[in-house]
Amino acid sequence: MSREETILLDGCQPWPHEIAAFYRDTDCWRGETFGQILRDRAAMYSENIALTYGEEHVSYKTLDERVDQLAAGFQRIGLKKEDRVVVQLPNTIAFFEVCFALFRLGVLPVFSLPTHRYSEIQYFCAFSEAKAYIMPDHFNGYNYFDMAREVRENTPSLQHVITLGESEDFMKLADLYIDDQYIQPEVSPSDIAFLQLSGGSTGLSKLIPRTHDEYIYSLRRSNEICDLNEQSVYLAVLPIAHNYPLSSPGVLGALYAGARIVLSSGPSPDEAFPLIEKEKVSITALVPPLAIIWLEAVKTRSCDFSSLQVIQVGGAHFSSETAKRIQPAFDCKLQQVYGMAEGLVNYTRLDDPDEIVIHTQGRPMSPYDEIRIVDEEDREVAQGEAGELLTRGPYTIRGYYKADHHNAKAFTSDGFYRTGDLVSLNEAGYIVMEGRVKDQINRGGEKIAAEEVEDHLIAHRHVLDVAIVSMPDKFLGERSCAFIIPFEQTPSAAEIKAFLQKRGIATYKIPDRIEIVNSFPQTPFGKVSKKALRKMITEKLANV
Ligand SMILES: O=C(O)c1cccc(O)c1O
Repeated sequence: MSREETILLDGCQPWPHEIAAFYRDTDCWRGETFGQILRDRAAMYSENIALTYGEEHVSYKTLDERVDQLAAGFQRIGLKKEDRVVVQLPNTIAFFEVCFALFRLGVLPVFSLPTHRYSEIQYFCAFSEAKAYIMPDHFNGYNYFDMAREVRENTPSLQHVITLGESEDFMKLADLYIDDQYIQPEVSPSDIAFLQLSGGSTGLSKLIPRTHDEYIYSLRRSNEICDLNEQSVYLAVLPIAHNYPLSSPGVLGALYAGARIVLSSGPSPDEAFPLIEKEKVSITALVPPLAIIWLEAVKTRSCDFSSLQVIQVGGAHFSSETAKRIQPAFDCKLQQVYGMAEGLVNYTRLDDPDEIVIHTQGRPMSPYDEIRIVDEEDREVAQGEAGELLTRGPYTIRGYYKADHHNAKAFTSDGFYRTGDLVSLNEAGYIVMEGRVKDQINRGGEKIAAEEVEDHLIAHRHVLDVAIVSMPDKFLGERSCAFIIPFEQTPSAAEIKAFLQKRGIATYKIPDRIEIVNSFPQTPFGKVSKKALRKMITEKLANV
């Protein structure tokens, strides 16, 4: 038996000892922690601005101090090392204060997105046995209070519900900043720093444990590749709890570099374009549908984009037709980013020729990333052929949190993660996205696990059976289509959508289209053929 690293948190797959030693020897893992990094940056960059949100500017030094105040408050209410806290915050300064205060206490944020609703939040709280849940009061027209009350009632582990806003029912985040000493526990670089969410394919999102050591390595490498440094200004328009704007290099990469982060509460050109001009933004990250919106908007706006050096596009397949338009429209570089919250991130390089940047999804960021492209029997395919991407490396997890059964399928016996993505490699070793083998819909970067939504729909009394597949869409790349075999009565699309809304699932997961059928096409093994269903809907759409 190989010796293993001691990781304290139950339910996490430890790194094999020899492999951890190798990543340390190769200087991938440098023994840093998030709590300490902010301390160091505050010493180095002191009065430099770390965060800008509207008219508010927070220096590195102030951020560091506010984090300590909040850590003291969190400790006072009883949060301690290895506790879990579900954090559902939009792009705000509080997001950073909360995360770093938790990091300093060794408490693990569980990152959820502002669009998540009761079904997701209650599950994250229950599954992680969270002690606290931190949420906005309202955001994008949604009031979180009713949901939070229901979550609190149904989740025995939850001791505190904390809100950004004003409320009599809940603890106010603002009251937790206290000028007090607190006892800083020993937080080790090999400890789990937080739990990130998977896009998922079977059932509800899996939780992804990431250690300080490996995540910080991914930030450092990302910064080198994206040329992020203390002069950079990173504009965050996507929800920053998502792995891509969080870490590729994202807001955490920006803090690591001593750069400035400009927060936009939304991604629309109306909000983002004036910020680019005013704050002299040098780099930002988009998903493909947003890139299309920005390309349209830029035609009619006269904004000064001269500070902009790089636009990253990732999260879903980016068509080369659209990719071509970025550089001429914004007079800056395009960088394609193909990554996953489980680890591996691929980038096109800033000095790559147009041909590569427009037609590929980049190559692994680390020389220590290992990739294999395999057929259904796990045999490596010939160069240039499509197969499933398997990967392991210095920042790719070895297992999901508390998921032994699923882990046995999602990882090979020698520790490769099965990405579920179908890719090929070009001669230069760059990845080209070809499709997907996992049962997931990628709706403009928002990943939907078909099974999760099917499980909700099957609960409808007029649904006998259901299968959800992707259908092509010019704007989002893919949308979701639910094929339903009705029971007794045929439910209308509006009824189905209202039903799902009421069950409290995130709106992006609600099927865009409902197709009523008498039976499903089957594979030779008698399973539902989703391939045939995708073909059916694709052809139907093409004929309209
Ligand atoms: O999850 C993703 O889609 C993703 C995309 C780009 C970069 C990342 O880090 C990601 O996690």
